[in-house]
Amino acid sequence: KRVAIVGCPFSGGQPKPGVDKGPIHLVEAGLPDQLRELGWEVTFDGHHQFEEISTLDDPPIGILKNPRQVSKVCEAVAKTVEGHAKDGQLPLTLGGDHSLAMGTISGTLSQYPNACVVWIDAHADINTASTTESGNIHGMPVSFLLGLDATIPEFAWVKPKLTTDRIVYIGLRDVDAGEKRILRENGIKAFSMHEVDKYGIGKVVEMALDHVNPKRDLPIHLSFDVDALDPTVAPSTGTPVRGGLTFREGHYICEAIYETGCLVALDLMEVNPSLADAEAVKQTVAVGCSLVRSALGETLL
Ligand SMILES: N[C@](CCCC[B-](O)(O)O)(CCN1CCC(O)CC1)C(=O)O
Ligand SMILES: [Mn+2]
Ligand SMILES: [Mn+2]
Ligand SMILES: [Mn+2]
Repeated sequence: KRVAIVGCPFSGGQPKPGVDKGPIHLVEAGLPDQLRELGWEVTFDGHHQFEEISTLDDPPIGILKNPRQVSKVCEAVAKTVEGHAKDGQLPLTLGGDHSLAMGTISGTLSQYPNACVVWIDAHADINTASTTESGNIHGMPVSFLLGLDATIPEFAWVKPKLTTDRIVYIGLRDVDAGEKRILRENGIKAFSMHEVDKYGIGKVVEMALDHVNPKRDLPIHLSFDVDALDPTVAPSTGTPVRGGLTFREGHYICEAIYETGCLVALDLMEVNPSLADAEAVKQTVAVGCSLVRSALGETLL
């Protein structure tokens, strides 16, 4: 079992400084050794350096902020993730904001064209250039992956290799009006916190997998935004929304996905160690490390 840690100190998809420091905090909390203890052979060739990209002149396109930076960073991440996957390693991407998933999932789909995506988030991250209200591209990666928005030439490299029947959401509770319409019109399956309350997390995960991976024979890319968790569980993140997943619900999802034996790629996104007091930051980082361990085979018994 080989895992390649891809540290992505990137914050261009959203306005709050600090989320680029997420990877270093997760690594310095000991994540690589924690995974070695689980029996993984871990490669971590340092955090991605994006300097040369962050210097380019990058005026907004419409209201989209840092579009060229986000695009170039994601393109680089896609190549890195694809390379690790080709090499038989499970890419573990540590964010950094969730716009990076445009890169990670593109990379996974290059190697596993039949992969499905399980997206854990308070948000749908599916705004297009015409529906986004913020212009923050971390609220848009899914629309680019599905090819819903071909109006931005800078993102033409994102081949729409993901289809609407191959993504499922768990944890939604802050979906913009435009996104609700997109989800409905495209028949995209989403289990909001309402369904989690109604059916319980066990049934929700089963239904989610039955939808995107009925025979449990497709590779799974798990993209986990820590803001899917309740802010009392993961406080130090850029867009917290109350009424989220409990510590256990978050871990159950990771444990159940690991149990399928289908996991081929994992993202742990949106840990921003500069948005809370030291204790709350430590808690958020520790929860992030714990979720990763659960997704990579740590069990309670
Ligand atoms: N949908 C949001 C949040 C995206 C969060 C991205 B993440 O990766 O963290 O999941 C929210 C926009 N919303 C507009 C109305 C305002 O009142 C509140 C924010 C957006 O900015 O598009
Ligand atoms: Mn997100
Ligand atoms: Mn989110
Ligand atoms: Mn977030």
